[in-house]
Amino acid sequence: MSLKSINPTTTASWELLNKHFEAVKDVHMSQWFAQNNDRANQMTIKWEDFYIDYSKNRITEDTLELLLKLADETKLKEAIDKYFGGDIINKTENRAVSHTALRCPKDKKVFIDGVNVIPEVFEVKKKIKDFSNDIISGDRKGYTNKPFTDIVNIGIGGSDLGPAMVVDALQYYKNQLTTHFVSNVDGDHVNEVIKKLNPETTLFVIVSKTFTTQETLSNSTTIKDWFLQSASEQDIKKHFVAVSTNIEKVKAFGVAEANIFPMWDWVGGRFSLWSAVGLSISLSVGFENFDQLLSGAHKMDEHFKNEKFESNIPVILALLSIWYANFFKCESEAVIPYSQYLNQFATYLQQAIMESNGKSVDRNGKKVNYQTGNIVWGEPGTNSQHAFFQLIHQGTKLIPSDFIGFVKSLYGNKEHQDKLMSNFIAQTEALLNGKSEEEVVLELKRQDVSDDNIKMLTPFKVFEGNKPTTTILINKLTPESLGKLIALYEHKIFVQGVVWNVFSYDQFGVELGKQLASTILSEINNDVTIVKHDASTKNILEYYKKLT
Ligand SMILES: O=P(O)(O)OC[C@H]1O[C@H](O)[C@H](O)[C@@H](O)[C@@H]1O
Repeated sequence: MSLKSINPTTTASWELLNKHFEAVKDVHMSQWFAQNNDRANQMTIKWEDFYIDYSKNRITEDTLELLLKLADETKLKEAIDKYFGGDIINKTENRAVSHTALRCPKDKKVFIDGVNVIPEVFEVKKKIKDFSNDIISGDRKGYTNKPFTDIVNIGIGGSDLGPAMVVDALQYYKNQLTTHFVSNVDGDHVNEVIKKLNPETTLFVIVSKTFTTQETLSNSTTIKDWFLQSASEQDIKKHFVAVSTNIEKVKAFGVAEANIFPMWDWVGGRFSLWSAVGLSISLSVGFENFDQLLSGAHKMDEHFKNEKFESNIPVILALLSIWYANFFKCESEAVIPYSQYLNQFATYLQQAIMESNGKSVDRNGKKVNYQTGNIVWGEPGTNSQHAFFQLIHQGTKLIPSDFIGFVKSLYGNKEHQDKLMSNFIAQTEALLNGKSEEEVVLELKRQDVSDDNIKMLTPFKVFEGNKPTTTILINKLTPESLGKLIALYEHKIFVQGVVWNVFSYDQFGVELGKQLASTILSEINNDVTIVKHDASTKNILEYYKKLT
């Protein structure tokens, strides 16, 4: 059974939200804090090692009530049951969406097409575990009998971003192996990586769900050719492994059958780091840590599945995002992790969020008459404070921001951590309260600035405040807490897709460019007259051909 199609704008709650929006849109949040001493407590969810304070958002209790009503009216509960129940909710590709099954304990059962998939999930997990252990311990060696020193993950999109983000985020937990990622079809990318490698001690992990992706196949071929300059064909089986659903294509490429890690079509590429797509994670931090990542995600799954909506973290964060996107008409959201380890988190989320909900046709195939999708962006604090925070504080755009921080630093350097976290806390305070004209004048007076200058400077130094933020404070960055955090955003995506009535798990929007690129490539490679393009494309193509 697929999901029901309900246009959210036809619900009673949507209409009420529209009216309510008119009443609250200009209210300064600081008023609500002044009126209700308990606001912060009422709008904080404490769950396991997570502390989520969403009180610094442009909402009242009434807003929340209406948003929760919207979730009910768009049948969110039923949709969650279908999601976890292995139903074909990815209707346009005729697939279940069951990446959550990958992080289930062994004794659970998840039926897809009438088959409990947990045993096969655990079979593959065992293969990942044994293989990781053999490589990390040095028991499995390269073609000159040396232990491996380097791992190269060759993949793009979901076969790159998730593993790359997690390996970077968990570098504190890393072993002696150096992990590289090659994704772009830009030959300079693969060559820069090759430069650092010794073929005798490098393991190549080709990751492609479909095994048809141009970038991944080109990079794999280039790497294989480079490898064969020093090794022989029979050495390939020692150095090349692959993760894919397309076993035949992998074999045709020359990877030995024993070196293939299967995955399933019910795992979407951008949600696949929990499968064998995460092999490079397991190789980098060891299987135990990889398993902890999965168990953290499973805890979030259980929370999402069972918690009532008013204290359900992914549900609340998703509804807030809808409030801003559809009523405040915010175009984008920022995710600001106060941890350098989460440097690649926003990049990872861009695919997860924008490829999922960047849709303009509803589940009935009709064009939507409301906004969907979020533009998501961000960089770690404090670096971002010195870069784009000006616009968040004083620009004309309203940018709801998630502030993600960790109470403890991994190296336990309290001096740095206190400085980092004082910024983390101060920024959301500044964004909430701003700085009034009176405060600015007083401050300038204290600095002995002349009255004329005070008059001139004041408008530029006023901060309106009233900028929404959500604080996600986690005890410590561990594989488990990272798993919870990623799963939180995955479920947030799901909720938004349900309410927006779109299919979140296909990605037809990436196809057209691929098709046209293949035509253009043949026009570049063959001496044909270029005719079938608009004038601009034709000119660029001819210019490129002339200069190459
Ligand atoms: O894993 P692959 O089949 O190689 O796909 C890699 C990526 O490419 C596609 O174009 C999709 O947009 C992504 O969702 C996918 O993750």
